[in-house]
Amino acid sequence: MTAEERERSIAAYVALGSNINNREQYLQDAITALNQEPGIVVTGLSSIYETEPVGYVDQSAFLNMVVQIQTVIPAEDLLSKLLDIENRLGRKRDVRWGPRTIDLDLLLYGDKQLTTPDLIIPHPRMHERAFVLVPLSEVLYERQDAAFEFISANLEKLEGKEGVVLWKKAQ
Ligand SMILES: Nc1ncnc2c1ncn2[C@@H]1O[C@H](COP(=O)(O)OP(=O)(O)OP(=O)(O)O)[C@@H](O)[C@H]1O
Ligand SMILES: Nc1nc2c(c(=O)[nH]1)N=C(CO)CN2
Repeated sequence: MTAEERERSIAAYVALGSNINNREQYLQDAITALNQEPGIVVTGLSSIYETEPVGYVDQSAFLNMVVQIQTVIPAEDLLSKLLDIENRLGRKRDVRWGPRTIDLDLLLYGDKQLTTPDLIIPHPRMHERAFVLVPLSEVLYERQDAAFEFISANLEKLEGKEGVVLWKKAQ
C-alpha cells in the first residue's frame, strides 16, 4: 500500500472462525491471504480463543479471533474478497451455522452503517456473540474510543447469561 493510500485508508475489523482441522493453520492462511490482497494491510491481531459452538451446537469447538486491517477497498468489494478467501480455503456452505474451515465476517468498516441485501455493517449479530466481542475488544482496547465503549457495554450484558460460551485462551 502506498503512503497516499495509507493516508486515506479505513480501519476495518474482520472476525475469523474455524472448527475443522487444522484450525490454527486456517486462521494463519486467512491472515496471510488478507495481507496479500492489494489494498489491504493487516494492522492488528487479537489472541486466538477456543470457544464452544454457539447456535448449532452439535459440532466441534471453534478457534476465533479478530483482525484489524487498514483498507482502501470499498465495503461491498471487501466482502467479495472475504468470500473469495473463504472459498479458496475450502469453505463449503451446507449447514447454516455449521462446521467451517474458515468463516470471515466483516464486523466494522470505519464508522459506516450500511444495509443492503448482501451486506449489513456493523455485522447484525456481533453484539450477541461473546466469541466476537471478546477478541474485538482486545484489538479495540488501545483506541479507547466510542466503539470500544459500545463493545464493552454489550459484553457486560452477555456476562453470566446462560448458554454463553466458556472461555479459555487456546494454547
Ligand atoms: N457484515 C457481514 N459480514 C459478512 N457477511 C455478511 C455481512 N452482512 C451480510 N452478510 C451476508 O451473509 C452471507 C452469509 O454469510 P455466512 O455464510 O458466512 O453466514 P454464517 O457465518 O453462517 O452466519 P452469520 O451471518 O450469522 O455469521 C454472506 O454471503 C453475506 O452476503
Ligand atoms: N463458538 C463459535 N460458535 C459459532 C461460530 C463461531 O465462529 N464460533 N460461528 C457460527 C456461524 O457464524 C456459529 N457458531
